[in-house]
Amino acid sequence: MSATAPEIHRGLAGVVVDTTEISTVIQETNSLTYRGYPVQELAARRSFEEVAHLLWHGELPDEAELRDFQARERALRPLDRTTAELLTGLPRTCHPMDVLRTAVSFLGAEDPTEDDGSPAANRTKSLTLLAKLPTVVAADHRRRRGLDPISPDPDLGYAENFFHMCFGEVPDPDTVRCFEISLVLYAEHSFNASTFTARVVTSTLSDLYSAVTAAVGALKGPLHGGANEAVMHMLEEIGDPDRAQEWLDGALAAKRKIMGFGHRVYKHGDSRVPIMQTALDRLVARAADPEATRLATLHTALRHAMLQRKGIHPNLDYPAGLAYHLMGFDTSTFTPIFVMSRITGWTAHITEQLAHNTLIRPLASYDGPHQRPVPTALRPA
Ligand SMILES: CC(=O)SCCNC(=O)CCNC(=O)[C@H](O)C(C)(C)COP(=O)(O)OP(=O)(O)OC[C@H]1O[C@@H](n2cnc3c(N)ncnc32)[C@H](O)[C@@H]1OP(=O)(O)O
Ligand SMILES: O=C([O-])CC(=O)C(=O)O
Repeated sequence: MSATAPEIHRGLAGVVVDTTEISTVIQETNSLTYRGYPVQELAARRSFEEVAHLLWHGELPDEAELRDFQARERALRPLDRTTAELLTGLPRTCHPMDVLRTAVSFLGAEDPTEDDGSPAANRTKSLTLLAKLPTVVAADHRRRRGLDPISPDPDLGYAENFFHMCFGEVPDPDTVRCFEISLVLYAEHSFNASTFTARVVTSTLSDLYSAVTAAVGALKGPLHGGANEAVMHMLEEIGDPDRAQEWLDGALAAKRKIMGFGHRVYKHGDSRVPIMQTALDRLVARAADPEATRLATLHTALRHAMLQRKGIHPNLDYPAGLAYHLMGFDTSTFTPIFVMSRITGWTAHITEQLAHNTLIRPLASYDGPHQRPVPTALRPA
């Protein structure tokens, strides 16, 4: 009697593995909510710090809670000497995501409460990472340009302080707002690959730093967060807006994946793209220079060509990549910026996983060789 072949869900596509109270994509309206609030409204009206509080605590902060949250986050921003020295010792040839992954792992190794998985201890660790990761990213951004790090400024908000630490100055409020919008949009997206990675590690009752280290590794890949960096490389490769259609035809014929397009969940367009695209359009208008105009024209031409050729829409990485370029960040810093935001979603999911934990351990259908005896001697060469 032959057993029925199990149904395989490669890539876990379409598989519902658990419940979550943190966020959801509503397919019918192509929208995204964090704790029930539409992300469009959050991006328009709330700061990134307020959204972090919402994701972690389930509610937007009141005035006193926000003051307390900001004070604690700002106090935790500086790196200690050992961490700073460790980071300067890493090769400049390594990717900034490797620096970030190493930093998270090192911060865990330094924390005497690393193995305390209680909700209170994990709340402190989450805030510590939220506060310190921008300091790591900014110091590394400057190191690659041969510049000394700039200390965090406790008088500045999360987004402003990051510009200050990267460039020694804060740009106009509109640019800061565009950056903050990107942080709000990147903060959380349910069971995406990096968040699921964090949940898998957490499900073994490992510590929060280990889960986040693994999540950074998952986000680095170009099919996930690494796509915002890959978008910029692709635009540089194409160069001339008039080449967009011809380049796309060649890339599709070569079976290349077009970076910043397509999505596992959204099939009719990423709900976050219109908001980020509007923010990008504002940056382009503000820059008012031929280089920004060329890039924006190319960006639009490729989007139209892709829709026409394949019916595939851009995802958030498509407008975010170009926006970060126009803000002056080095291309290899784009995915680390994604981490500075997604740390909120990852840690919210780690907390949720621990609250109702079950070891995550799926099955596989074996199709290797049939059972066979181990030879008693080496085969002759
Ligand atoms: C924040 C984020 O992480 S968003 C995702 C960022 N990643 C990218 O932008 C990388 C480029 N995009 C992709 O590789 C894919 O769209 C993914 C990985 C995001 C989603 O992949 P899946 O859900 O597995 O979609 P899948 O690969 O099944 O795509 C369906 C079809 O569309 C095609 N397709 C999807 N995205 C693309 C793309 N970007 N370029 C070319 N073809 C694409 C696939 O080749 C496939 O065609 P086929 O049916 O002829 O084989
Ligand atoms: O949900 C996904 O698969 C990828 C994504 O858009 C995200 O993580 O923001």
